Amino acid sequence: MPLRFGCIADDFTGGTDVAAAFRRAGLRTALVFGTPDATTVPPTDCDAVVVALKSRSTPADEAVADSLAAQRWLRDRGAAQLYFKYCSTFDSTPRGNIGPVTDALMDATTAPITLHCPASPANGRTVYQGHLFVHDQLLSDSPLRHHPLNPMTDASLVRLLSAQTRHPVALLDRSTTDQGVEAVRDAVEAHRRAGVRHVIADALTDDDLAVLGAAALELPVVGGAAGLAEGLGRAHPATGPATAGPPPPQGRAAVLAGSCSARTLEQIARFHAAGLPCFRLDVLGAAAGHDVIGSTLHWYRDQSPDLPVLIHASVSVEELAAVQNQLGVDEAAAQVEGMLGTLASRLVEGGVRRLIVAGGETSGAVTTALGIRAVLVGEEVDSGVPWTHTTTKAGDLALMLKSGNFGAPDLFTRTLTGASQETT
Ligand SMILES: Nc1ncnc2c1ncn2[C@@H]1O[C@H](COP(=O)(O)OP(=O)(O)O)[C@@H](O)[C@H]1O
Ligand SMILES: O=C(O)[C@@H](O)C(=O)COP(=O)(O)O
Repeated sequence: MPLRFGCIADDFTGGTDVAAAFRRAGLRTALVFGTPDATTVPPTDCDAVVVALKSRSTPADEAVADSLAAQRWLRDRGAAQLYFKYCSTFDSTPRGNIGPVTDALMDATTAPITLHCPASPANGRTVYQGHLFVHDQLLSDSPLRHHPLNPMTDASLVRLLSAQTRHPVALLDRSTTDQGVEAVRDAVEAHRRAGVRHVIADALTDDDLAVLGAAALELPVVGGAAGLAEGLGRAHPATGPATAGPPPPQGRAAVLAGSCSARTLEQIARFHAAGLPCFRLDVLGAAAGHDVIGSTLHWYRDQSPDLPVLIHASVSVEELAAVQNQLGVDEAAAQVEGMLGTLASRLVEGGVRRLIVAGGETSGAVTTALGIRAVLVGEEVDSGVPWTHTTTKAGDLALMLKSGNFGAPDLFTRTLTGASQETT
């Protein structure tokens, strides 16, 4: 059966988020991690295949090369349309990577024009007059202005994208979307005739995204977050039941967190407040050559196997800045990601069978360290946060890759102790 959607996600948690969106739209969806090659087993009988890369914060030429390799692999599997999934908060620097990757995918598919919309209303991301909001704040006023790798200090998507492409960028505002699918198609066509290559669309609701998705179904390349992917998916008739996940495997449970996002810090605080065992990694100590892995594993062995544990590098904005000032951003990230990757391997070898990873870059590091290449996308626990299922050398593993800002504050405690959902 031909593949309807080939999707390239620029980080691993973005991959799980968009895979959950396609699944919600009723599409059978598989998720592959890392640049696929001839040895990557092509999933069969899927409507959508998501290739999750670690290309959000890499140099633009690397991001382009990896994305083109994924595009060729998806094309060879018959993908009728490409979706480039980037962050709902448009995480990128002026030097990269959303513009260059989209341009390269458009060149490769000879697409004359594309539509972008990073809105994800389920997670409070909306676009109005081309400005990105995070709940009730402009992106540039939100906690994303302190992001450790991609601090977002401008909310104008036209301005942000124009800095990343030499091609014209234009806005399709909500008054057009309000007029329906035909009006959006006509507006995109008018922009194409005027020489525009990138159209940024407003969207406040899932209904707006359904209109945009239906209007964009014939464009070779479309870009945005999980919301527009769901809109596209809903515009395409499903061919079979969405994949159900197997029951969770028995074994210990752990959370590994490298995200310093506000929501992850809240989730960690809830876990701690519930009296569950938490261990904070000493990043400066590790950089100074101390055996932080050894002391963490020593602590872990003293914990009750019946309780989930949480190990985190995550720190407040102020502490993060202090570590980054001392080590540099890249060295600090390398220390954190190296430690969490090694710990993931040791924990899974030691019997952990349910593992939550918090943070996009962190998820990339952990998944790579565990040698996981593909997963089945299962039940969605909170919006954009599904369980995925895979098998490692050590046995079956239920893996949840959580974007830094996703999930309810009680996600870790509720998911791993079976506590009922809090009403907020
Ligand atoms: N204590 C720390 N000191 C320095 N850098 C850190 C620390 N904790 C986490 N980081 C880095 O912050 C970044 C968080 O990014 P990521 O995992 O993508 O989270 P998010 O999904 O919240 O953006 C990672 O590169 C991680 O290595
Ligand atoms: O679109 C989104 O917001 C997420 O899918 C995502 O990509 C978030 O990135 P991280 O917070 O770095 O995980």
